[in-house]
Amino acid sequence: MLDASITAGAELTVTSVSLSFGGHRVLKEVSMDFRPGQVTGLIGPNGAGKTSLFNCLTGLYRPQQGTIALGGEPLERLPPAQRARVGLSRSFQHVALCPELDVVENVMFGRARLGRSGWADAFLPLPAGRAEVEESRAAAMEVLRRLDLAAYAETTPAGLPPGTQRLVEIARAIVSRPRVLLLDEPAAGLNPAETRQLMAVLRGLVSPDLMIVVVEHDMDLIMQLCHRIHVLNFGQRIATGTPEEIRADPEVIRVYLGDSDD
Ligand SMILES: Nc1ncnc2c1ncn2[C@@H]1O[C@H](COP(=O)(O)OP(=O)(O)OP(=O)(O)O)[C@@H](O)[C@H]1O
Repeated sequence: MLDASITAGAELTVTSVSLSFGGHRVLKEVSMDFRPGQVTGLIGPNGAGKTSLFNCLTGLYRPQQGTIALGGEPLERLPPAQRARVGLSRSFQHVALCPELDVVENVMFGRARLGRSGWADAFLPLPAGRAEVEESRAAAMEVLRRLDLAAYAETTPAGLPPGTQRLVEIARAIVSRPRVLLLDEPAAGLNPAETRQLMAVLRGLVSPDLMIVVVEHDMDLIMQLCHRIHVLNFGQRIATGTPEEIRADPEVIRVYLGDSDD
């Protein structure tokens, strides 16, 4: 009881979540937690339900059963935009930058959830809107400098290497100072040097106020980066542990890790 009260208020908790499409059960009574100050990996074979769980966290999917709570507050009733407002931020499996906007504008877009006056005001000659845009630009530039991307601020993303585009997406995801950063296959399509750079950036983001959750098939990245790992298989959580514990888990080796050594 005492332990629970110490950590209550900080974690993202998933309790007995089930999700079905038609008769197809995609998540089966999944329970797990994500802790501030940690990078948590979510791994498992293709189709295990990792992205579906992300979608339940962000509100894109509504589970038929179970609860999801951030800092003890249930999220079920909040639509995706409001979940962003309470501090959930995500990047997608495929690069999702706007090609018409330059890099700094793409990152500014990540501040939309904090906006008071809305994007339309930015195009109107209203002082409040202009001040907010300037504030957003300054915040975006600060994040770009932090990730060593300031040199690309005025360029459009299309010409940038995949690794740099991915870092811009991460800049956009963190500019709103989220409490939870959900990354869906951040290393997909990156070469080994870009993956190393990504790992260094993610390590640099670890802080007591932030939970980072990574879905990824690159086991080197997962094992080197994560403090804890949850493993899904056929919609069920089959293991939770440190990288060492997960590497040694016979069930995880059988259903997932064994394949990657072939
Ligand atoms: N909107 C949907 N409608 C119907 N079925 C869906 C939907 N979204 C996901 N599924 C199904 O849910 C199952 C889990 O898919 P999901 O994408 O969550 O797995 P995953 O673990 O992220 O896989 P991968 O590693 O290949 O990305 C799959 O069988 C998929 O077809």
